[in-house]
Amino acid sequence: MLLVHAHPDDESLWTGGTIARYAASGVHVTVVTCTLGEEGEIIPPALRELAADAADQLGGYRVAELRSACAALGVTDHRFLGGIGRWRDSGMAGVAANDHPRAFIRGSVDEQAEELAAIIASVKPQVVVTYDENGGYGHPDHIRAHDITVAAAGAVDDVERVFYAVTSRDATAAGVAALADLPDLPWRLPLDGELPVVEDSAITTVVDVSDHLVAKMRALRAHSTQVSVLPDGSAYALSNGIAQPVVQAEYYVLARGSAEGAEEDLFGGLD
Ligand SMILES: CC(=O)N[C@H]1[C@@H](O[C@@H]2[C@H](O)[C@H](O)[C@@H](O)[C@H](O)[C@H]2O)O[C@H](CO)[C@@H](O)[C@@H]1O
Ligand SMILES: [Zn+2]
Repeated sequence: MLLVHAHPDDESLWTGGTIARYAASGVHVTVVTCTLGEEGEIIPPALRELAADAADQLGGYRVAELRSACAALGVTDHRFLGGIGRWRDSGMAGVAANDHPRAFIRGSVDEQAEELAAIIASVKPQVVVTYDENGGYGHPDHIRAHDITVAAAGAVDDVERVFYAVTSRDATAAGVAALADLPDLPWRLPLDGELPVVEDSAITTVVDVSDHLVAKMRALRAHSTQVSVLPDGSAYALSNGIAQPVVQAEYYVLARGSAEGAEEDLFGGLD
């Protein structure tokens, strides 16, 4: 399988349990990351001077975080799209970094899709995973990752399935309700509708990752500039300080390929 993610941390946040599960079962997992995450906010105060508006060294630092996260998940094949540093984190929609000359979203969609198609043609994955057309939550780099993945996977016949990683409304609601019972939660609870979710009726594939949450939490802890994790691994928060639940499954929408056998396994029903 090959997964296309926008920033270092997304592979663990969106698909960390899935990666750990399939890597542990012997599947060859390739993770492609499109930027170095240079424009990220920084949680640990001691690292704040690495930020883009200071030393501008966060990208290099997040490369090391990503290497550690990949080790925790069992990923041995990681690629940066276009080579390390080729495209820069564009920042959230509307910020000045969107106009940086190397911003991912300012790059050529065709060039980026060709770069990705070359990796897909070389790796020959049966299954490709990325975000939905809204990038999961509207981040411009995530939307661009979706766009180039759909284009690149469409250009390579060997790809049997394309999935979008999504978050389940029902699982998120149940998880947030459980967070409300946790004592001394160091973050605020999300407001209704604040976390990006999709209706469960749209979800085609539910991958049970309950046996791989230790690896997923280890990977999230590796991304310490971006993610804080409770000591017991029951919740985490990004730099926005909004508590997010750790759920027992990861959710996907089949965008292309046979749905037969795909209810609980990205490879279900495939040879
Ligand atoms: C999960 C993800 O895609 N993170 C991105 C995102 O980071 C968020 C952003 O800084 C937002 O302003 C914060 O409120 C939120 O807490 C962050 O997770 O965008 C960053 C800039 O493009 C990117 O580096 C980070 O990986
Ligand atoms: Zn991201």
